[in-house]
Amino acid sequence: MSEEARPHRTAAVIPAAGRGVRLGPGAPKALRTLGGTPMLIHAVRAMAASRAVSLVVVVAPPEGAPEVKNLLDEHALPERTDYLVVPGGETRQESVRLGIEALPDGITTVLVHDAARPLVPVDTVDAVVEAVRDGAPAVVPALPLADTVKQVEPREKGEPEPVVATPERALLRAVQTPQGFDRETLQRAHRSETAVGEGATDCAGMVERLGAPVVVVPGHEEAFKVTRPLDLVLAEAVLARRRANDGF
Ligand SMILES: Nc1ccn([C@@H]2O[C@H](COP(=O)(O)OP(=O)(O)OP(=O)(O)O)[C@@H](O)[C@H]2O)c(=O)n1
Ligand SMILES: C[C@](O)(CO)[C@H](O)COP(=O)(O)O
Repeated sequence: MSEEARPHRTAAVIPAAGRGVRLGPGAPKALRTLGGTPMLIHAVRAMAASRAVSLVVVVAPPEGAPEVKNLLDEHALPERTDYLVVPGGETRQESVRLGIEALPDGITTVLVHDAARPLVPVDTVDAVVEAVRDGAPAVVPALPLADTVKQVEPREKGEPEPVVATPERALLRAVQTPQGFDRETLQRAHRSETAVGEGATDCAGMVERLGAPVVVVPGHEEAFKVTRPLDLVLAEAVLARRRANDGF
């Protein structure tokens, strides 16, 4: 069956326009290397590893779009995967919206994946795609928590913060990416005044604000987000172990 005739066509939007302030000084986070290769390239390869994904839209730092385009040209992707590069915005939410706006007709399922989660395994990507194709409008991979979580009354930095509540840990999940969406639902969320704005730290949260259902599938420990310097140490270790095991 030709690509056009397929009932589902899946694209991945990769927001990669962040600075990486929490990681410390240096190049924009997505362009910092992991095992000698830019983190963004790992993330793009992780999406392209799924046979479902026919298009990857990379949302680049606004001034870095030509550099990102060159990087993608240098690092071969599977032949079945096309890519586009668009400049990003001030916030993750804005960058994702710009990526969605670049999607061509014919795409029915959209994954939104942080460039900062370079090591997500393909099985996790496929599980998300499958759940959307099975009819869920929004799907997030997530893991149970290891720590107990407290809700606090925020105070100035360094001041003790009063605890307001301890949510039941067994009911909580730490959410990862790629998050998968039926395209129409994701577009509606990004166009809705109710859903857009402060406080929604992921696209699934915006879909929740529309009142649409979001479901969880199992995430993976190696899909963690590289946010702080210690995460980079862990990512290097995971990559080194994979390379030793796979001989690549
Ligand atoms: N204006 C922005 C901000 C973030 N992102 C992307 O959103 C993902 C998750 O964001 P995060 O890990 O918070 O990255 P940064 O915003 O770069 O990190 P920091 O908050 O430490 O600056 C990253 O892949 C990041 O590049 C983006 O595309 N555009
Ligand atoms: C989308 C996300 O990775 C889900 O856990 C997370 O909310 C991104 O948060 P960030 O502060 O923009 O890194």
